[in-house]
Amino acid sequence: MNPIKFGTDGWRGIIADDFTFDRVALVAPLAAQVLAQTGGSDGSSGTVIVGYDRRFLAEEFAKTAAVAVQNAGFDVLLSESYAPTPAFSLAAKQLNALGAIVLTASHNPGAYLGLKVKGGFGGSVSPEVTQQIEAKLDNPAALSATPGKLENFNPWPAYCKTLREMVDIEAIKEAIASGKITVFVDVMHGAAAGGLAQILEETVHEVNSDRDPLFGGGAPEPLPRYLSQLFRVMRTHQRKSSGLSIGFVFDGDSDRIAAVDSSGNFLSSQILVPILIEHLAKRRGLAGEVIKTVSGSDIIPKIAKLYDLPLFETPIGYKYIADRMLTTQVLVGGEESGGIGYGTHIPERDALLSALYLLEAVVKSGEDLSEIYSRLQQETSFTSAYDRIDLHLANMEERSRLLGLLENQPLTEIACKAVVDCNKVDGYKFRLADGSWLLIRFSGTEPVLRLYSEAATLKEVMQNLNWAKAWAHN
Ligand SMILES: O=P(O)(O)OC[C@H]1O[C@H](O)[C@H](O)[C@@H](O)[C@@H]1O
Repeated sequence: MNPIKFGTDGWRGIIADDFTFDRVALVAPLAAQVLAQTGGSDGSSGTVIVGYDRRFLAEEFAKTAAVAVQNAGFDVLLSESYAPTPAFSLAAKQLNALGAIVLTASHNPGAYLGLKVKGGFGGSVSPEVTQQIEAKLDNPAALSATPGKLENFNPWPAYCKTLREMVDIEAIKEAIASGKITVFVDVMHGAAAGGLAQILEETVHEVNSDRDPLFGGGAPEPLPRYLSQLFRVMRTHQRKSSGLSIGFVFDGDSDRIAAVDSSGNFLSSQILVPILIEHLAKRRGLAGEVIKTVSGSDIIPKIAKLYDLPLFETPIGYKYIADRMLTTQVLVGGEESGGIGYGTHIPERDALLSALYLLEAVVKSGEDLSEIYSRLQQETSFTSAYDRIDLHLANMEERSRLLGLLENQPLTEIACKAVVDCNKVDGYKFRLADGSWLLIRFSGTEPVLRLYSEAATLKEVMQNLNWAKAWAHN
C-alpha cells in the first residue's frame, strides 16, 4: 500500500486500495488537530467543515471523516450535499471555521478519491501544514475523550448568494431571458451539477449532469478530448440560432474551468485569463497584481502592461498563487491547467465565479469570447498558438535519466532554433531565437512528463513539441 502523502493539493489514492475508510478516519482528525494548532485565530469558532464531491462513496467517506473529527473533540459541520470545493473553502472563511476537509479527487479518473485540507482563510493550506499532518501519522497523539457536536449544513445558499453579488447578475439574466445569449455547461458528472442554474435562476443547458462515478470512462478534466457531447449540443443549437452562445466546462470539483465559444472553438485558460484581466481592469475598474505560472501565455504580461498592472510569476501549483494572495493585492491569478482565482474573493480557484465574470464580459461587450481575444491580440500586437502534451513515464528511472540529461547536457538548439535563455523556476523553460518557448517539466501529481510550447503558429508549436517528444524518447 502506498504511504499517505499530500501532493500538489491534498492526499489522493485509489479507492479500496490505498484510499480506505480506516485511513480516512486516521487522517481527518490529525488534519483537524493541525488546523487548530496552526491556523485557529482567536475569533475562530473551533468548528471543522467536512464536504465532498460526487465520486464513488464520497459521502460515506465524508461521514467517516466527520465522525472521526467529532470523536477527536471538534465540532463538525458536515455538508448535506456534494458541492464545489470552493464552496467549502468559502464556508470555512465565512463561518470563521478552523478549516475544511473536502473529500474529492478533483480531475483524476474515477478510481481515485482524495482529501483536501483548506484553511480558515478560505484556501489550500501550505505544504508546511500538510507536512505536519504527515508527521503526526507516524506518532498520533492521544485524542480527546469528549466528542464535539456534529451538525449538517447546506453550503449552496451562501455560496450562490456570494457569487451572485459579485457580478451584475441582472444584466446577465436579462441577456439570457431575452435570448441574446444561450448558456451551455458541461459539469463532467461533477460537483458543479445544477450550480450555474441555481445562481442565475435562468435556463442553462447542462450536459453530463448525472452522477457517473466512472466519468464516462474518461476523467473529469476540462480537455477537448472529453467534451464531445458539449461540442455536439452546441453545434446543433448554433445551426438553428444566430445569437451568441457560450459553453463552460467545470472539472470534477469545479475549481478548474475551460470554455467553448459560439463557433465551437475550445478556449483554455491561456485564452480566458487575458479576457478576464481586461474585463476586471477595464469594465470593473479593479486593480492589483496579475499572477501567472511559468507555463502561462506570453500575452498575459502584455495585457497586464496595457492596464498598468504589476505581474508576478510563480512555479506551477495554485498554492504559490494563493500564498501570494494572502499578502498582496491581487487582481487575478491563473494557471494553464484551468485554475483561476480573484483578489475580490477567497485565495482559491473558483470555476463558477470565473464563468460569471466571463458571462459578464460577453454581455457588457456584446462580443463573443473569441472576438474579445482576437481584439486583445490586436491591441497587444501579439498573436500566438499554444499546446501541451503529456508523456507517460515508464518508471522512476526514466525520470532520473531525463533529469540527468537536462542538467548535464544543456540544450543549445531546439527544433533548429538557438536557445537564448533557460529558466528553471519549475522544470526547464527554453526561450528560442524565434521568440517561441518550450517548457519541459515533470508533473507533481502524476507520473508524466509535461511538454508545453507557445509560438507564433500552431505549426511551430508542434515542431517544438515533436522535437521534445523525440528528445525524451531518445
Ligand atoms: O502539472 P502538475 O504538477 O500535475 O499540476 C497540475 C495541477 O495539479 C493540481 O490540480 C494543483 O492544485 C494545480 O495547482 C496544478 O496546476
